[in-house]
Amino acid sequence: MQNLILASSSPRRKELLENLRLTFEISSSEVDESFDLGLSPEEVVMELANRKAQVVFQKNPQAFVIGADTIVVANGQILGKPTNEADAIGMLKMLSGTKHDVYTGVSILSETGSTCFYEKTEVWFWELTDQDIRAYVKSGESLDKAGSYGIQQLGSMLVKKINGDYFAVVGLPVARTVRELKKAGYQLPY
Ligand SMILES: Cc1cn([C@H]2C[C@H](O)[C@@H](COP(=O)(O)OP(=O)(O)OP(=O)(O)O)O2)c(=O)[nH]c1=O
Repeated sequence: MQNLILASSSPRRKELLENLRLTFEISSSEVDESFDLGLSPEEVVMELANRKAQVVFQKNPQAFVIGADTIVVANGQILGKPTNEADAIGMLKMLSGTKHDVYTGVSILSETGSTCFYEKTEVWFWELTDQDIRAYVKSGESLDKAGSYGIQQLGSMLVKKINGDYFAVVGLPVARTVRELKKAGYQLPY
């Protein structure tokens, strides 16, 4: 019996993987999410995804382990999760009325094959007033999300259009993940 583990504490990633009707466990451990400033955004998300997956794979070497990481890049600046409400307001001001890129890296580790990839999605925001931004941050949605917004809930009101995989913005590019799992030797139930 193949064992699949999602190495994540993100409720969004859990929900996205559940949509695929796969049987899996959740296991997450604290990992150091600091990174070398010389790395490109794609290198950062793949490195962090891999770090998250490695911690769980070391304890479960027979399993297929998925780790993921999401960041936002605006004006060449990498935005992770905000440290507080003021930080969130600053990030949303930066994203207002303009385009940014969301990078999600995924690492799949297993005995039969390991792989790491990323998806880049372009996201355009409407012009936001200070009042829009303050109200959004007050909703509480910002604090645990890269770039201080979640496209899937109230944050959907901020978004004008996207180019790329919507699910990668939410935290896991599901279609590509399932294809890569299959390539790594995981037997899908369908
Ligand atoms: C841009 C964006 C990010 N996010 C979330 C996805 C990720 O959960 C989070 C980015 O932080 P991550 O460090 O990628 O993930 P995490 O700390 O939530 O979970 P873990 O490391 O245990 O897997 O931001 C959204 O939910 N919606 C969005 O539109």
